[in-house]
Amino acid sequence: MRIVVALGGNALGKTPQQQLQLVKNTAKPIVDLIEKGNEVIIAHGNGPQVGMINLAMETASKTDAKTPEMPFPECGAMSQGYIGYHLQNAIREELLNRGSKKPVATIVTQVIVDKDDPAFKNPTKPIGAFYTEEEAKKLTKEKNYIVKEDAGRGWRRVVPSPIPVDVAEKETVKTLVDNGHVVITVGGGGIPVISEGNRLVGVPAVIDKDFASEKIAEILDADYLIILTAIEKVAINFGKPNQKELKEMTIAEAEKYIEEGHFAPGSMLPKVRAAMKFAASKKGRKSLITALEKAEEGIEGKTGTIVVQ
Ligand SMILES: Nc1ncnc2c1ncn2[C@@H]1O[C@H](COP(=O)(O)OP(=O)(O)O)[C@@H](O)[C@H]1O
Ligand SMILES: NC(=O)OP(=O)(O)O
Repeated sequence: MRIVVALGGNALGKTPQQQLQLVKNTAKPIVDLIEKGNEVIIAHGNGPQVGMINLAMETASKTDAKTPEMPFPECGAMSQGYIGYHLQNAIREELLNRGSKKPVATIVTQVIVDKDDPAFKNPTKPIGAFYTEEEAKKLTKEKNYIVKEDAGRGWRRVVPSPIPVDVAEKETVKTLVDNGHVVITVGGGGIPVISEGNRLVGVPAVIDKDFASEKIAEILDADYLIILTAIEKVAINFGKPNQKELKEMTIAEAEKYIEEGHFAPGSMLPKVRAAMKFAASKKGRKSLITALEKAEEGIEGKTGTIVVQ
């Protein structure tokens, strides 16, 4: 099977030290899937990391005359390199430990968006660290950041999150995957770019990695989209006494649950929407949402939430 795996924040942590440790655990279920004969393509988030890089560059440029301001898309590119570097090494090492010399590489990936996407006028994507309401409002005053409460977890800066239209490096990704390479792509949803004639121009935004993973899964004609996060199953009435975990959802059922407001906009909703879009895109395609360490069991139908037509 050809599987696109989208890794959530719990696969990466918040600091370089944490990330280096966590990617060791992240590599295991990915290599389990590869060992079973699957072609695995890996995508990942970058919200905390791109926020951290951007804030660091901005702070440094204001206090040190020799440090330039770093444009936001370049920060996105840096986050792809930083995360891809750790991930590709961890997967490579895990493969070698199991006797496989399969090549692994990260592709700096640009994702084309529509310059008129309404998201540019309505920032919704939380990035960087979590703050108290007071700290967040101070950031708005000092740095002009737009801040919002993030799914009951604290306050964060938000930036525009346009819908992915196409993947600029898709032919390269396809060639590598067709030839047995393990590819890390559309990291952080891809570097958002708009197409101007022959030129791709970076734009200040963060594409949702679940939507970008869905896009590359369609492009690569994958069989499965697996969204790995911190929970084993998607639930209705999440966090309430009558919480009910779901083993399977049809697209129609998912639509009804969305209307009833069961999935938080900053967290579970994009995952469910991406899962629905992939399942709807072609007969036989399935999406799975589950916990990182449950990926293999999920594929075997033993756990997780499957989204089907
Ligand atoms: N209906 C729901 N069912 C399960 N989890 C939910 C639901 N609504 C919100 N969540 C929360 O969404 C989280 C996943 O979103 P998030 O942490 O943003 O993802 P990521 O793993 O991509 O960083 C889960 O860990 C859970 O806390
Ligand atoms: N780009 C993106 O969706 O990042 P997170 O998953 O970290 O929010």
